[in-house]
Amino acid sequence: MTTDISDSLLSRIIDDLAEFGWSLQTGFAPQSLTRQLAEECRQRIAQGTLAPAGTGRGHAVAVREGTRSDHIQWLEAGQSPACDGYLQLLDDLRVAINQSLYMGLVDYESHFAFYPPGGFYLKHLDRFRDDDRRAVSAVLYLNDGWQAEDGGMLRLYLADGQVRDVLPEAGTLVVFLSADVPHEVLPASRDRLSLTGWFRRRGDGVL
Ligand SMILES: O=C(O)CCC(=O)C(=O)O
Ligand SMILES: [Fe+2]
Repeated sequence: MTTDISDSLLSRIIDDLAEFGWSLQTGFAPQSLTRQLAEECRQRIAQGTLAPAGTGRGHAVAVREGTRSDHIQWLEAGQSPACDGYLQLLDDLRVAINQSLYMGLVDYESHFAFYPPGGFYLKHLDRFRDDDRRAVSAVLYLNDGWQAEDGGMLRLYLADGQVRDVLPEAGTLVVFLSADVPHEVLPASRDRLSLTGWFRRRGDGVL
């Protein structure tokens, strides 16, 4: 399925990134797309294809239960129309960021994430010590009707000292500079589904 992002939405994200290092857009993705993505995520959970997430990369990946408790599955192009629609949207955003901010983003890697009730991810940065290719983090939430009392907020620790909480409501996209914004996922009282990903720069070959 194809969805277009308007030029004004792209400009808002790019201006926010340049000025504040992050951007929050409710209604970034249409309900028709987030519902299909949520359905697909639930099917994958039922099939048992989501696995406990590791932290670190390459040889350093380790499942550390004390750090995060989400289950993930990496996306590949060609798996479903909904996933391809999402990857296309994010690729349009990648191209627009490159055109305006000259960040040299070469690709986007992304996974489904499922946090069962009580799930969390302690405060962290998305850039690994041994791999600095991740430049911009992007999370699209898939949860209809999320209320503040459901918990599960993404808490961002911004460069100016402000702390901002983001509700993981379906269609909301949050984007931030991976190296600059520590963040954490607070425990929720209901299932929390999302697609989390990273725009990457070309690496120096070190993994
Ligand atoms: O789901 C979120 O709100 C953020 C997830 C996250 O920080 C991560 O996967 O690195
Ligand atoms: Fe993160």
